[in-house]
Amino acid sequence: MSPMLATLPDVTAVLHSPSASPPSGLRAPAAVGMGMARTRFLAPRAAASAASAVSAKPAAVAPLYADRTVVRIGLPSKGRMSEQTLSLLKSCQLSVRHLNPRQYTADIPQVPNLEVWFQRPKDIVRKLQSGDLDLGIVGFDIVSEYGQGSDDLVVVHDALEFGHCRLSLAVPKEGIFENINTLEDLANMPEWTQERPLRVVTGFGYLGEKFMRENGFNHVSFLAGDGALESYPAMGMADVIVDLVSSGTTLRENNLKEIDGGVVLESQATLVACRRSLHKRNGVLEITHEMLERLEAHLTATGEIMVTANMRGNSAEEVAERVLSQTSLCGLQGPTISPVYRSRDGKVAVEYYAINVVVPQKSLYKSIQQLRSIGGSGVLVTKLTYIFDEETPRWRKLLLELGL
Ligand SMILES: Nc1ncnc2c1ncn2[C@@H]1O[C@H](COP(=O)(O)OP(=O)(O)OP(=O)(O)O)[C@@H](O)[C@H]1O
Ligand SMILES: O=P(O)(O)OC[C@H]1O[C@H](OP(=O)(O)OP(=O)(O)O)[C@H](O)[C@@H]1O
Ligand SMILES: [Mg+2]
Repeated sequence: MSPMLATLPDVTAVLHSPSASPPSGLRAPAAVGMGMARTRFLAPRAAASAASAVSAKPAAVAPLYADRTVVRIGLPSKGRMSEQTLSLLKSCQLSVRHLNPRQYTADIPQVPNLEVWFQRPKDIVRKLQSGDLDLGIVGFDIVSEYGQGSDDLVVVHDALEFGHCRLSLAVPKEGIFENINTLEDLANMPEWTQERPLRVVTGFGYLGEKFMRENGFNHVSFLAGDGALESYPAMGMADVIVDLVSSGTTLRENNLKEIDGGVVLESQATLVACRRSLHKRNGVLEITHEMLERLEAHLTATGEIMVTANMRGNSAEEVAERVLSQTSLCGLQGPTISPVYRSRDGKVAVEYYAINVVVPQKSLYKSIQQLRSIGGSGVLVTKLTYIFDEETPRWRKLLLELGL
């Protein structure tokens, strides 16, 4: 695809654009330097909205926003996020039943009133804003770029633990950039003038422009590109790039480097909702709660394991004292200790106690060493599938954000 030239000879001009208005509701802790512009809700769509147009079972007359009774979630139809999204949902016992890969709709049998729509990530964001989708799973980079800080979008879960990457500014390693190692160095280069601005190629026009503007770049022009951006500087089509980086391999292989202060945004997959749907559409809040609980329970459990061991002792309290003296054995709320009953000379006796303790996976070996050091034996380690807390903090935060 040929790139489109989005000329911005003088970045200060953008300061007056409507997209530079004050902060609003879209918040996620991972955002670095993200501005919050407000985009008003579009009026409810009439009959042939884009989503209805691709329906597997087209209605004679598509329903208005208020008439739709089924809840809709948008999932990425392509790209690396698509498979990982389905696999995360499957791990939460929310398997998506997708009968035909060319069909844009599917369902999740465990949640009867929920319709799945496969869409391009940027369209998920747009349709959440218009109210044609109620929920969506999409990278925070896409939410930020296409949502532009819209108050109509609510990030329900900001860390689904996949699709980790950062939107970052990168410059060539050599030539005039050899000694450029910080954003300040780049901004202070004498080369950039009104006539010869710094040329930035990016697929993230909104975030890219905003970042340059907020970091004091006066002479910048933007080129919109959506693939193989790392080749632009070597081809002489751009000076620097603003693109997604994960391992850094693509940058390295194309002789580019990141610079200090050049990270525009940290991103990973998020669960996003349409604010109006959360307030107004029957069932959306309940489905959001269920999805949030399942996601939290699964994601929390992923980092933890259950360790079980036997220990000789005179009483549960005495064993508990020994266990609690070890820093890695405190568990979620403390260890569970139960007597192990044995029959001895025709009598029931307790010599051993079983200890159950949940520990972070990363401190597994340390926990085993500590258990052994206080007399633990027969250690069993079990993977945990779900940890349901009393109530997830993210749910409380969501209710607060919605004023409920
Ligand atoms: N290298 C990466 N590593 C991890 N996550 C990434 C990487 N690149 C992109 N992502 C995340 O995955 C999302 C989808 O990116 P991906 O490149 O798979 O799809 P796409 O760009 O829509 O597809 P295509 O590149 O085929 O056009 C991005 O919006 C971002 O959140
Ligand atoms: O830091 P790395 O691990 O090397 O990943 C970064 C690359 O991944 C993405 O490209 P993608 O593979 O999606 O190809 P695309 O440019 O065609 O979208 C991104 O646009 C970078 O080019
Ligand atoms: Mg890509």
